Amino acid sequence: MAVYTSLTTADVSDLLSHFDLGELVEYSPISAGIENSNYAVASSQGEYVLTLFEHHAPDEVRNFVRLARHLGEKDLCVPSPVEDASGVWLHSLKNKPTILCQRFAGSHPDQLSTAQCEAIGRELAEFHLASSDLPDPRHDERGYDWWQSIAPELSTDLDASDKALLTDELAFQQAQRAQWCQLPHGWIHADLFHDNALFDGDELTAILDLYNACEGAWLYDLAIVANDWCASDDSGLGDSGLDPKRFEALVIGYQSVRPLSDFETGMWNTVLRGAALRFWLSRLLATRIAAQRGERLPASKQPQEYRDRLLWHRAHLPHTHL
Ligand SMILES: Nc1ncnc2c1ncn2[C@@H]1O[C@H](COP(=O)(O)OP(=O)(O)OP(=O)(O)O)[C@@H](O)[C@H]1O
Ligand SMILES: N[C@@H](CCO)C(=O)O
Repeated sequence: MAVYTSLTTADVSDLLSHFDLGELVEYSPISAGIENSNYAVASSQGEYVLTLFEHHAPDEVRNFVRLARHLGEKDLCVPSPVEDASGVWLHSLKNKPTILCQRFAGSHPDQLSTAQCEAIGRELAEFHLASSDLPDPRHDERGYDWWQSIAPELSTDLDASDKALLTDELAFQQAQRAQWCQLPHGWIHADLFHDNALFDGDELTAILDLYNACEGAWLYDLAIVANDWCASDDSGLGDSGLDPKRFEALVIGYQSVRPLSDFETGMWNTVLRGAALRFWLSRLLATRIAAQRGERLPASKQPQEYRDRLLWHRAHLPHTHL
């Protein structure tokens, strides 16, 4: 949907000239993604993705790359920047931090299968364990404190029933907070939607977009994945809940690497609700920002989907049998 910063052939060629990657063959904007500007870049020696960070300062980018390198060393398929001929990977275009990463094969899954859900569950658990020895995870800027602080501002865009829902859910999450903080935690991806993964058939080829990675409860990360990958509304039936088969496959995949404790399974409903609340709020904010620019979020990123999923979780008992 968005490439916010336009680059010319001269901009891309200039950047490429620092690298030992041959000549620029072609480049094209990647429309997927709503946070950064991405370009597919082909050189005479390979295919790359140029990412220009729209909102992150160079130090934040260094922090993401620290995580990506750490995970890459443990054989996870995550994009890590290529170094130029002088060993520099962090560049700047149009005064914005810019990196060039290897382009992974594969495509975003369309009709999600149980096998893909199981694969992403396994990989997420690998992500949690592999990052557990990397110190100083970044603070979650879209975490509990943000929910509480942004809600009054965003609620002016809501009708009375949604306002009441938001107030009630925030009070519920506040009451659950002490328990939530007891959950096993560490680095989390925090945005592992299916448009941030690449597959070749049922084989996972990459996890992308580590640019929200931060400290959080591991179960919360799994809940973020569940709310997107297991959403039943892609059947077109208008149901905003979770598909039990895909949910089961996701949890089986995750538990094959890191079994959940009884305490965690007891927290499922709270955490699924929190994960739905988080993206309801962030999509409300994104809707407001898009409106200020005279734009509209794509149908797949509308806040109502996450409001409805929150309502569904509030009406359904947790999946404690898993
Ligand atoms: N290393 C890569 N290999 C292959 N494709 C990539 C790579 N990096 C990015 N892409 C493509 O670019 C798209 C946008 O990238 P990314 O998700 O990082 O952008 P974003 O603006 O941060 O997105 P979001 O809105 O999800 O936060 C991806 O969905 C993917 O199609
Ligand atoms: N994955 C997010 C957008 C990027 O953070 C969403 O679908 O709302």
